[in-house]
Amino acid sequence: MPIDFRQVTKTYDDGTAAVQKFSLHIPSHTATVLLGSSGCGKTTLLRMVNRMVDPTSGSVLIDDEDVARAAPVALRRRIGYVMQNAGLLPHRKVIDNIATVPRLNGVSRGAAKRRAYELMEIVGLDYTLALKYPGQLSGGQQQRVGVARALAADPNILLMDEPFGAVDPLVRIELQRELKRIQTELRKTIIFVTHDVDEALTLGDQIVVLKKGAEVAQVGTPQEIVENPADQFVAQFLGLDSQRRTLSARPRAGGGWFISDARGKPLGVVDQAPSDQAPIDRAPETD
Ligand SMILES: Nc1ncnc2c1ncn2[C@@H]1O[C@H](COP(=O)(O)OP(=O)(O)OP(=O)(O)O)[C@@H](O)[C@H]1O
Repeated sequence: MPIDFRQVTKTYDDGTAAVQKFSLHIPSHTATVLLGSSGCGKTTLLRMVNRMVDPTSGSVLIDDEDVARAAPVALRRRIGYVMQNAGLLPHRKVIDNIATVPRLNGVSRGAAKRRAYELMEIVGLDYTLALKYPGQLSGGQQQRVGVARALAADPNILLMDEPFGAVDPLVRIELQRELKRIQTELRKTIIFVTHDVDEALTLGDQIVVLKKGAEVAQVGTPQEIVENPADQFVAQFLGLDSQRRTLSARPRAGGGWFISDARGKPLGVVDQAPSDQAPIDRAPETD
């Protein structure tokens, strides 16, 4: 289901102009990442899709239908939403958290549980966690439950608001990898909010770099943005102007290679040795 923002503006009651005349087409079955600094309006944009926030002017369309005409509760039940702190119900077991929306949609208890177990498998959660409470899980496991819950009603659209922001870097990379795998299989229309450049480059089919007021600085594929940043703002935000965005690889004891960035920040593990085992450039020199 494609999503279109048309000249959308949001001014909050206190006068904050969070979003000003924002327009964007989000194609079906792809992942679009909204990338920008804190306060630039990313969450506001995301929440306008499921009517947790209504625009002051302009419209948001899903499949050419203005969401303003949809009943908010029904709309939210057919759109998956994952937030930073998973947003799980603390007094309900993992399995019941995942089954919440199907149950609200009238699916029988048995069928909802079966579906919840299927989803645990899809997101890589061990079944033994099903009867635990969210507080008994690690941050990464909680986020997996959050993703499973968002997928439970088989929505076409998945909204993800900094879903991996609160977990440690290695778990974050693992969750990103899982999400990529899930997306290859399920092909949802995803809008993913982050301020992390590497995360955006890893997950986005389309990246939207935003300035304050949700002003679009650039829209493009990861490659287009890295190779041809629209201006100094984008280059700076991506860290392309100060140094070459260099990745380095070193062999890993158990096989495979660790990849890290120029500052030594680990990015992930790959199976194949990089061709010359030397630093890999992700972008051309900009100076
Ligand atoms: N309910 C609200 N009332 C008033 N101002 C708000 C409200 N929600 C957000 N804002 C303001 O709107 C602007 C955009 O906020 P928003 O949360 O959309 O940004 P963001 O890019 O998602 O930021 P972050 O990454 O910090 O979550 C900010 O200046 C914020 O303070």
